[in-house]
Amino acid sequence: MTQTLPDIYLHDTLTRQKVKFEPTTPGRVGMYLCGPTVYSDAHVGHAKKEVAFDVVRRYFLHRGYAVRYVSNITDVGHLQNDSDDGEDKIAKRAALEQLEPMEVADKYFWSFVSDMERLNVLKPSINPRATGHITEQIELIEELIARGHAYAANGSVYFDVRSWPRYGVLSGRKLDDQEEGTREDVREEKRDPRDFALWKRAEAGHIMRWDSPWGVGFPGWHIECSAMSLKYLGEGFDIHGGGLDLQFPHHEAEIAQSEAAGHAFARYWMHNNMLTIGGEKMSKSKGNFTTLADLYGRVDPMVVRFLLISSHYRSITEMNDDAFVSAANGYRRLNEALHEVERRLPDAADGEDAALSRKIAGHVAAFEAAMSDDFNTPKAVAALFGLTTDVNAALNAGAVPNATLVAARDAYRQLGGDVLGLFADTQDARQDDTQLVSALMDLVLKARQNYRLNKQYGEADELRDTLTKVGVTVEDTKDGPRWRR
Ligand SMILES: Nc1ncnc2c1ncn2[C@@H]1O[C@H](COP(=O)(O)OP(=O)(O)OP(=O)(O)O)[C@@H](O)[C@H]1O
Ligand SMILES: [Zn+2]
Repeated sequence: MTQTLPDIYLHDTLTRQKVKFEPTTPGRVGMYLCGPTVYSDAHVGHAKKEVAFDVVRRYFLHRGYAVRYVSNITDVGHLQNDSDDGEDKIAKRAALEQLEPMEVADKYFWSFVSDMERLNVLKPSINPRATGHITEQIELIEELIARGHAYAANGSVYFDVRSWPRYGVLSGRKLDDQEEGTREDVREEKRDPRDFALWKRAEAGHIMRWDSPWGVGFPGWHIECSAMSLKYLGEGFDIHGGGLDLQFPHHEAEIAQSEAAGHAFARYWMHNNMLTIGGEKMSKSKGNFTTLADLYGRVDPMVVRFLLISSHYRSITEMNDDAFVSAANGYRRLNEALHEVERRLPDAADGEDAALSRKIAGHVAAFEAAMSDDFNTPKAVAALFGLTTDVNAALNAGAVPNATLVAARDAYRQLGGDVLGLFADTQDARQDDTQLVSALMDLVLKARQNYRLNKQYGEADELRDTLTKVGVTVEDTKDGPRWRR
């Protein structure tokens, strides 16, 4: 059955409206996501963002697009309180843990990778690091100075916001943002308090430092994302995303410095809302966070994922124990229905239950409509629950014919599995399954050998036929029975 799928619409933060997605290059989507500053363990707030954009990426893949997904790793330049002075977050942690800054970055990068893998988040196509792209950042800063949009002062370089009237276009901020935390000497260097650092002079003792046309220093936090997104996705790339908390100043600065340097920047902006606890944003700085590593000790990572997609990416997700309990129940319901469908499939009679197949197609269409409408995952999940109600009713009523079971299985696997990422097929799970299958097959073949030794050939053949039905072939060799799928 071919069905025409709806156009994809997304909420663009820049134009503040829902717009139809049109790729720069037909059939391809380029996405850039602001990734973590790797100085401590990932918390559930980070997971909300990662899962939100993972689902966006998966939906594009499902719709046949080739997706290049670039998510950076900030390993230098992100200063305390997101301001233009204070200690570098990585360097501060390095001193605390008595590690090299790069050791801190690597430690938390790898723990981030493993936390996200357990959440079934696909790995980025490119995971560029700020420290690996110093040259590109310096080039961009030189271009900004040449065009009169940046100036050097005392070995640091600042973006001149007054030279760029479009500054404020994303956040809509017009007011002077007096940076109260900024030290006097830094304020004096700036022509306008809103000017932000592109390059910072390294004070004595600052470990992470590079040579530049302005002396020894390190890049500001914002410039890395302009340099790396343009490098890997090109002019006027499709989608830039990140958390709502990054809209200002980080994304505002990215737009200003990229456009002022003469580049066409991201065409669509997407922002996820926050994960909260007791109504407050979960954050490292507030200390109200639960790390994923801790959470996984008591909640199945797939239930965490289910909780996160049960609210829209632009809505707030409040985390508490009740939310996990209901997420666990919901997830179990879908999982059990899928597994019952798959359990029944090998023995199902040929044929179709036309009425049920029609209902399944209706739920699939509802799912596609929801996802095409700004990636409305709660509605998409509701469509899977609708599917489950109908499928369970049919399964409870008796046998369901093969073609209809296949349609149900495909709906769960392709929509719940491939798009929402709910039925994890992670490396670990595959590994466990392989070991389990191998142990079970040893038992089955031993039982068959025993039948044969006892001349119970009927039973032995029955075992072999059952295996053939589920796609396992048994061959008797001089070294004993062998099996393959
Ligand atoms: N509570 C949250 N809910 C949703 N997204 C979040 C949350 N906290 C951080 N993020 C997102 O995760 C990404 C990485 O953020 P980053 O590593 O800068 O975290 P952070 O700002 O250092 O965290 P914190 O605010 O806890 O100190 C960003 O896109 C950010 O918007
Ligand atoms: Zn960024």
